[in-house]
Amino acid sequence: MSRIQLKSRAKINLSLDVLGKRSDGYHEVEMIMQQVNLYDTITLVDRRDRETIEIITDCEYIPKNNGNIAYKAAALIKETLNIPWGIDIMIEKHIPVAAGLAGGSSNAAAVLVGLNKLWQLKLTTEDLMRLGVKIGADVPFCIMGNAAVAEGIGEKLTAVKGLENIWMVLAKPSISVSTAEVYTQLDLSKIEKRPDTQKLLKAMELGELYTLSQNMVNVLETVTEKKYPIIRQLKKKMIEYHAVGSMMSGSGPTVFGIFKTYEKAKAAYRNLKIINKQTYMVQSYSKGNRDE
Ligand SMILES: C[C@@](CO)(OP(=O)(O)O)[C@H](O)COP(=O)(O)OP(=O)(O)OC[C@H]1O[C@@H](n2ccc(N)nc2=O)[C@H](O)[C@@H]1O
Ligand SMILES: Nc1ncnc2c1ncn2[C@@H]1O[C@H](COP(=O)(O)OP(=O)(O)O)[C@@H](O)[C@H]1O
Repeated sequence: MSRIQLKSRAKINLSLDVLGKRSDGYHEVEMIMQQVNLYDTITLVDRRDRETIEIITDCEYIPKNNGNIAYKAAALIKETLNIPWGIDIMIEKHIPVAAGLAGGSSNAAAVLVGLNKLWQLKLTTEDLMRLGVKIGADVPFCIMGNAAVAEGIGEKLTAVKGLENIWMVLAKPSISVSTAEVYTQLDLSKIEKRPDTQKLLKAMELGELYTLSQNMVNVLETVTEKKYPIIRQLKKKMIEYHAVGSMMSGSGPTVFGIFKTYEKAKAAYRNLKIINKQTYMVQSYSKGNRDE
């Protein structure tokens, strides 16, 4: 095998709670993560004629050097296992960048999973997840896929029954948000509303979309929404267009809406696309292997 192609899926946070700050600057979280079928395509080409890692992409918003998180993933594998071979990493970007959708983390996860196969390294999923967290807090979830409760800094994962093929609309306003800044600006003493994770999980388990949608809470909204009123406006629009619930994903700024039917999602998508260019209609993804 000289090349492999993988789907690198985005995630949304159905809930996000921050429990405390650690001495290394990271925050303890409790969040429900769900993959969606908006994905980048990652193609890895084995290059044994040289040692270097090359990033090939037509996306102007991501680095093409060692600043690219996909590059970091390949470098970590090469360094950890002392591998002399080179690799071409082609990234076809569809997930908006710096959006709260873990596009970068998902690319890194795909590279770890892909290189394990391409170079027949025989690392277990747990091995890959342990490597992944060294690159980013969301990378282990992107390796595991589907839906999970994430604790610790996001790396302690428990698989849960995810939402299957639920229609959603994602709207990314044309602003970029720094995850580090959002966490830094969060005042833990001022959080008024926190998610009830158990209640949300029960709703997911029973397929009670209304209960789930009405009880979603993301404590990082307090920071990002205050700075960018467009987030509140997009949430309001989602509800006006008949979403059963709407919330910001991760550190933002992407807002997602959950819909009961394809038709309702489609109508909302059409209307939102007029006022917000980066609008996507997606389905939740909760089955199968990440590279199928
Ligand atoms: C907020 C979330 C929710 O899923 O997602 P995004 O909005 O980035 O998609 C994650 O917690 C983001 O995970 P990820 O984007 O992988 O974070 P990293 O690259 O490891 O960290 C970027 C910065 O965010 C802060 N950070 C991140 C995770 C965490 N649990 N506590 C933190 O304080 C740290 O300041 C860190 O330097
Ligand atoms: N392969 C990559 N895909 C996306 N962003 C990347 C990548 N490599 C590096 N980055 C940088 O990482 C930052 C966060 O990107 P991203 O992972 O899309 O955001 P988020 O964590 O909010 O979902 C951006 O500033 C981007 O330039």
